[in-house]
Amino acid sequence: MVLSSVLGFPRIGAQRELKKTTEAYWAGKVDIAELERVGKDLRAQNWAKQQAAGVDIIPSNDFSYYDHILDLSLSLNIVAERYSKYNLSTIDTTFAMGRGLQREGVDVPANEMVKWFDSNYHYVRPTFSHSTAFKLNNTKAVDEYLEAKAQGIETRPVLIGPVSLLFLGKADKDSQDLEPISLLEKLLPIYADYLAKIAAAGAASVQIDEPILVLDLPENVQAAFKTAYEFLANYQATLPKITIASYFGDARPNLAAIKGLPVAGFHYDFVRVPEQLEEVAAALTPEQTLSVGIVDGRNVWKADFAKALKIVEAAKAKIGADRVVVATSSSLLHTPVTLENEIKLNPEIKDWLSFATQKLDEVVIIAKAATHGVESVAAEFAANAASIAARASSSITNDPAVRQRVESITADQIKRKSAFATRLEEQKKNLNLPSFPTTTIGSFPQTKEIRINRNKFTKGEITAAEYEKFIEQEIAEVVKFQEEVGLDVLVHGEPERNDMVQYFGERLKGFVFTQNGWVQSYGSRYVRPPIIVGDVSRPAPMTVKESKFAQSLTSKPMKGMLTGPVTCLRWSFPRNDISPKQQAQQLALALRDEVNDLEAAGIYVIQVDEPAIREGLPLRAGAERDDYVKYAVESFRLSTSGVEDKTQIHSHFCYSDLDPAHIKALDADVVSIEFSKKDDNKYIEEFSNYPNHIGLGVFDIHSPRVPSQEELEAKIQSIVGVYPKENLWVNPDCGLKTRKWDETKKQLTNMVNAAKIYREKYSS
Ligand SMILES: CN1c2c(nc(N)[nH]c2=O)NC[C@@H]1CNc1ccc(C(=O)N[C@@H](CCC(=O)N[C@@H](CCC(=O)N[C@@H](CCC(=O)O)C(=O)O)C(=O)O)C(=O)O)cc1
Ligand SMILES: N[C@@H](CCS)C(=O)O
Ligand SMILES: [Zn+2]
Repeated sequence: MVLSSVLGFPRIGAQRELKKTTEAYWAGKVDIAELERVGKDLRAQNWAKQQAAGVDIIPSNDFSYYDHILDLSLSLNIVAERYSKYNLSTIDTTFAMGRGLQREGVDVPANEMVKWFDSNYHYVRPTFSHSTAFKLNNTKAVDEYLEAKAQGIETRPVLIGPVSLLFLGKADKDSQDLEPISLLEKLLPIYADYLAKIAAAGAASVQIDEPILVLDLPENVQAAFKTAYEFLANYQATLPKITIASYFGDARPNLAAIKGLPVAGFHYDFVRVPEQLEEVAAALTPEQTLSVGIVDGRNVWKADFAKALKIVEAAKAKIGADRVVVATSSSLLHTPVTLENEIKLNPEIKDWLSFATQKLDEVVIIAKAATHGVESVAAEFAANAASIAARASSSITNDPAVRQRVESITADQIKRKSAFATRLEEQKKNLNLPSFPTTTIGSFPQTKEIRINRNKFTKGEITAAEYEKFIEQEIAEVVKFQEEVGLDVLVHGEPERNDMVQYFGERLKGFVFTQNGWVQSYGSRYVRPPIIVGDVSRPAPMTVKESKFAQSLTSKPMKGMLTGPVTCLRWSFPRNDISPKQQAQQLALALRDEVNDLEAAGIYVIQVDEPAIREGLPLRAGAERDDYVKYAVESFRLSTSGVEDKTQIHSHFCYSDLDPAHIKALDADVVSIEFSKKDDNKYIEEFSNYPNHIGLGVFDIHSPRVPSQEELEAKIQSIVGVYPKENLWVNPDCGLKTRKWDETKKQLTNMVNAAKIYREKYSS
């Protein structure tokens, strides 16, 4: 019998219950008991849903109030003294580590937050030091397993594996010489003890995620798998059966490191890499199971049942039905909860889609077909084949004019008119900026009032004219504040935007968007990625009106603000019927028209944000990665190279260490980079000979914490020690949309004053 399995389910709730209650808790509007009640309710609903769908292997411990990697850090006491010293509750320590905490008697910044592989999910990076003393602080996985059991549902707890946990972490400030993987032997007894407790609670098996198996790993990390899993196999107490799960890529290059490990089975991602079946199956011992990840945990398209079943049948033929499991390719955390409430989607397109709840049925149907034959699910297979065929032949997907324009892209279109030195001179004359110029990354606080007004407009409760007037007032306030505080290059604040990608998706042909398709990005922040269904083009200017209005209010330069082609692609659900490169080129051409229109409207500083360019980088070095870098860079340049030399092109990156070579290849006049949480200046040293200008983020916008002016001066001081001061801009790490106004005002005042000190210091 072929079982069905799910690697993780979204925890946010179909109505974003988790966000609403968490934020209410932070605001002191609900207590911990209410937050925990909502958490428990969500877990119960998710388990019941999966049981009702007929899923055989249902996960537990996939729930988290903030981030599941952070939860494991807390369970294993990977908590720096700067947090533990306050003796906060587990949940408050979690939030302090996730988002920083500043209140009477407490002042601690957040831990670093980084991208989860190539997804738009962010995890809080475990930080290890010489003084890290592993111990079991809590038994979250046991508690949640027992909670499901009390509901009458047997689950398989999920944990991040010990090797991935260490490798994905970093050495803390005070222990820079520490290689986290060297702590494996200290970690394992505690990890094993945790597993023993899970077994003692009655769990027969666990899913241990080792997603780093799809990365290029140094030899000592490869060797760590043997050390870890042999230790667990020989542990003195009984442990649950272990399935090691890898996802988001090709595990074959690390197969030698896990072949023959004493575990019950492995899970691999066959949506991404179907061709790994032969080798991963051959690497199994005769008893080990193979979990075939065949329903996409990262996209919203219906699985092609016939295609999926072929892979499952091939696995069965190799190792026998009883050792094969049909699974989601990864956790479903990265997909929206359900299609059920999407009443506005064009029914033709809706029929092509599948969100987390619908994917449960897909896994069950494919497993049933593999167990009892296709006849047992003939109607489901026929309906699936019909919708796959309908999508393939639909006119919605193909626009000949767009295809033709992409075909005609020339080399001249991806090159600015002059080299940077010439452009710089023109821009100096045009913009007349001081040294250490200050700016922000674009968004200002998205207040409740803004969201309520947008909501009213969407529902037709206020007219377009009323909404526009409201937005103009917001822009005017943001401009006034920036003038008062003394910023040099102003922004309009993006009040008209719900999200930096969704906003563009809603204005471009070829996209559809959902009413409720939320996906967790980090903590309580969610996104509603638009879905690319067809060829992309720009029916009309998207941002010109707001930027032009903002410029009319000030004599300082106003920065136009666009989201770049690769970021629009990465933060949407992309098509899987044409290549990412084609989609990026289509987007780039649409944005090129927008950039040119902004310039024609008198906007001479234009920022094209590409924060997602790093996350799109294929996880392993090689031809695929080289190809990506080439088309990603060319797409950015295609969108920005149509302007005159006097127009200054900015770009912005956050959440990632983008390879300096790739940043340089973009040839933007100014790039702003997230920097405030970097512990050292190694990264920017690589830019010391780079002629184009860089703005380094001097404070963390994810945290409500206000850094003092002195702290910001010290940050600038450390930067000018290694980076040419003539080329330095001063700005926050990213946009301020998640902040409150009072925090923003204090943060920016301190930032501008700190920059002014340096401007004066080096004025002669
Ligand atoms: C910069 N980042 C982004 C990423 N991905 C994106 N797609 N966008 C990004 O900006 N990835 C990396 C980073 C970090 N990630 C994020 C992600 C999300 C946020 C964020 O602030 N999200 C908001 C939701 C934004 C949004 O779409 N808002 C809508 C809907 C607002 C809403 O809830 N309306 C209410 C009604 C009004 C009310 O009563 O409040 C409703 O519908 O019920 C809008 O503004 O119109 C979030 O709140 O999670 C930040 C960084
Ligand atoms: N312009 C955007 C960039 C976020 S990455 C903002 O300021 O929110
Ligand atoms: Zn950013």
